[in-house]
Amino acid sequence: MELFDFIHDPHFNWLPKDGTVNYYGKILTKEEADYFYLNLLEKIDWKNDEAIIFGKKILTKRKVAWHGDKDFNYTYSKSTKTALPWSEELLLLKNKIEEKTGEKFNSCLLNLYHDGSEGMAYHSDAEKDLKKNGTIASLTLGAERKFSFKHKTSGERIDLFLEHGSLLIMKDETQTNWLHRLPPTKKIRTPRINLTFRMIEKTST
Ligand SMILES: O=C(O)CCC(=O)C(=O)O
Ligand SMILES: [Fe+2]
Repeated sequence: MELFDFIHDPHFNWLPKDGTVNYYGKILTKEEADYFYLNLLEKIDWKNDEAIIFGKKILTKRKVAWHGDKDFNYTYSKSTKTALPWSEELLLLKNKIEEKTGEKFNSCLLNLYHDGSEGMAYHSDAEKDLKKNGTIASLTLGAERKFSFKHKTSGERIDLFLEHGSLLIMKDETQTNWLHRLPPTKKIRTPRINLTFRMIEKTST
């Protein structure tokens, strides 16, 4: 094994404790990643995200979409969304990721960050509709951005860079014990699309 091979070793756990984060590196060729990036940029019905902060409804600059097996209602940032059906491209990506990871997913939250000024603040994905300690698979398309984890009690930080066409997995106790964020950066002037494949357990419908 070369010195830095662990960076793309999907068995290497990036977290020192209390959870598991595996980085698979690029799971798509440059051509495939470019194709999916352009397809999703154009075809997804991107909408500004609604969040309720201090009781006020706000719209984020970042855009989102939510797709899934059936018209799930999913409450996220205190606002409820209904999943749209899978597109052909989303299903291809879901199948590829399920094959790679041996996990099953029934929904996907998509985020579009137009440039480095847009990011996502520290949070964990542990809403009540999500399977407890279920695996979340995160696919990056477009600009390479830093992604950070922070331990909820010790404050330890882990940073990694998510490449175009790459896959990151968060599993086990990660959402219980760690926060994650996508920090804004002045260095990036091009869009990034992120897909997080998830397992929803309860539906409010
Ligand atoms: O854009 C990312 O890499 C992460 C997005 C995220 O954390 C989320 O959608 O919950
Ligand atoms: Fe998240």
